[in-house]
Amino acid sequence: MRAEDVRVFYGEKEALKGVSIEVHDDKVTAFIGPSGCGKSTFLRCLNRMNDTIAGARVTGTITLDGEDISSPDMDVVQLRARVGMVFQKPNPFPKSIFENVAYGPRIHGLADSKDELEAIVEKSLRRAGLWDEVKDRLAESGTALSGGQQQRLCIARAIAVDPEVILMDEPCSALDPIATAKIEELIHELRGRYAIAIVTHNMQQAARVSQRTAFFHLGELIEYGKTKEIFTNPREQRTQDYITGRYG
Ligand SMILES: Nc1ncnc2c1ncn2[C@@H]1O[C@H](COP(=O)(O)OP(=O)(O)OP(=O)(O)O)[C@@H](O)[C@H]1O
Repeated sequence: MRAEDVRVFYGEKEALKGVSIEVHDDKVTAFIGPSGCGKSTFLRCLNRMNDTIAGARVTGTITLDGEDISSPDMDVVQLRARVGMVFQKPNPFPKSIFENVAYGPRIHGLADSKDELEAIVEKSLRRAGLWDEVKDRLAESGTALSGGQQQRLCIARAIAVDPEVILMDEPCSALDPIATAKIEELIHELRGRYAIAIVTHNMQQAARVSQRTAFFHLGELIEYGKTKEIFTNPREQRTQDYITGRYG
């Protein structure tokens, strides 16, 4: 995906000030920066989630495989399947584990038979590292799982519709260290198959899971580059100050 001069206004306030960036197909990109700098706002641009916020206005161009995602030809439901999202707080539907994963493929017509649907559900749960834990309880409610399992269920739900990109907005901030480690491991396994963009407050996490890091400050993209370089040899003083804990 590529963003060119993306600006977001909430009413009169310009929250994002002309961001241009490329999210690479085979990489994990981390968005870091102090609270309120616009990381989540930018992430939401990538699958047009800001459309759902009253008073939010987005300008600039974002393309997915060269297609303008704001074009009238772009079906937003389809876009959000191609660019899936995982939120801070796990939000499974109040339905069975099976239904949580089957719902998307069913509404998008991805399975021609019950067997095919079951195969998609199994594959998605396997990829999300959850199959072994839930295979004997697929009819139980998704909300009865632990927080970490619920988050992996949400990842399975995103995977089930065969996305190209997965957006994660602080996916571990509601989880304990063990559940967090599992999600980080999962991100490693999913890399290469999907482009992943992750917002995180946790710089160690950004360093562990990503190959590219974008540092935002006060609505601007200050620096974007290889994670190793951003953390060891940043070009900008503001990046240096942030990663050394001087603010944020
Ligand atoms: N729905 C909204 N309406 C009005 N202003 C908003 C809205 N969402 C975000 N903002 C403002 O836009 C700016 C960027 O917010 P955003 O949540 O994108 O930052 P962030 O870097 O993700 O912060 P955090 O790490 O705290 O989640 C902030 O000043 C915030 O107050």
